[in-house]
Amino acid sequence: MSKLDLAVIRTQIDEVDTQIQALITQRANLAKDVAKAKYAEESQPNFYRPEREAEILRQVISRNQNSVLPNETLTFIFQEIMSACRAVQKNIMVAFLGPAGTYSQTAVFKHFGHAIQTVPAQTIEDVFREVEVGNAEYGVVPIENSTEGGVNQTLDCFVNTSLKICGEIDLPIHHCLLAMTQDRSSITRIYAHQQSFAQCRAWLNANMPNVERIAVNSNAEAARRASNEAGTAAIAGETAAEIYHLHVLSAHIEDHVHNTTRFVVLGKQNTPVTGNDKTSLYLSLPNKMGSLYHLLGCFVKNTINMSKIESRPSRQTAWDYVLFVDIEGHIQDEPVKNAIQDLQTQTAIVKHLGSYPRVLR
Ligand SMILES: C=C(O[C@@H]1C=C(C(=O)O)C=C[C@H]1O)C(=O)O
Repeated sequence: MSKLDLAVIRTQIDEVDTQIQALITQRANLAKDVAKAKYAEESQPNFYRPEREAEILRQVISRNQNSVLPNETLTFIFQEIMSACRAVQKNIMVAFLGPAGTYSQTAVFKHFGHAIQTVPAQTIEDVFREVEVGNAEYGVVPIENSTEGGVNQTLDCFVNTSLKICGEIDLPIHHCLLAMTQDRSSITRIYAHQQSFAQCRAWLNANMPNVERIAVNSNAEAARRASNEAGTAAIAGETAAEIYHLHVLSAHIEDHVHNTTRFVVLGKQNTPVTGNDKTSLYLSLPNKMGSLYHLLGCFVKNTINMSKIESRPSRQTAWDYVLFVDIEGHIQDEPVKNAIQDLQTQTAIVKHLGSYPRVLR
């Protein structure tokens, strides 16, 4: 390519940038108008509308035919544009399991973009609490991992909360072994969240068999400790390595290549139907013959697909269980409504944890 061509192309890029900038500004002004329209409808409107954001992202993907950019790239760009436009309406606060550098924080930015205020919490319980008391409008918590299954701390918090799930986030998780030293043989202790230890169990048994493993509240907390104590390492992500100035001794130490964590967004609002939704339920299972069979029958009868079922001790009586179930559809869809009515005749407790747009996979 000649010098002249390069200059011409750069001039064209400048022209395109001018248009993009004008359009983004126009979009932000429209978002301001949306805010006025929302105030005209109600005195305390919700500025974050997951159903609308999901619709916009689905449109972005359906328009993305024969483009040089992958869906994930365009989704990321539009998520940031929406984030900036949302912030013109209101700077929303989102709680997550901190400190800075956790996978939860990465999930928050993936879903809400960067034009938000983050509220780091010390434990998953604290994330629920921050949203319940109003220190944050939304919270993001891990709910299940593709290698390790349900995140019990989160599931147990759903029993007593009035918060609703209003969105879900999928995040591929790649763990690293981080330390101040570059000499792996000098490590005598490893800090990590218990979920991360479980996701790297085979690698640790093979590569660091006699090293003490200490579970801490979060991966970023593990990284923080490893940056203060000689002879220690942490399991965390690359973001934590940057924040805490640690060396990556080994990367991709998770036992399964497709290791993914699913997070949910907690809030106080009910999310309207998008036509491609998921519903999460909490059910008690009476200890009698055939109760699980009849419970599942309520979904089969109404042709509802179940995407997840998880059982946890009820914590009321020994050997008494509760179930966490995810089904396809929205609570306002007729088949889901009917299934819930049927369930109410079978089980003592049917708690609706939320209906929300399904994440694009
Ligand atoms: C503009 C709105 O407010 C927020 C911002 C959105 C956007 O930038 O497109 C979409 C949904 C809301 O989270 C809206 O409700 O339409």
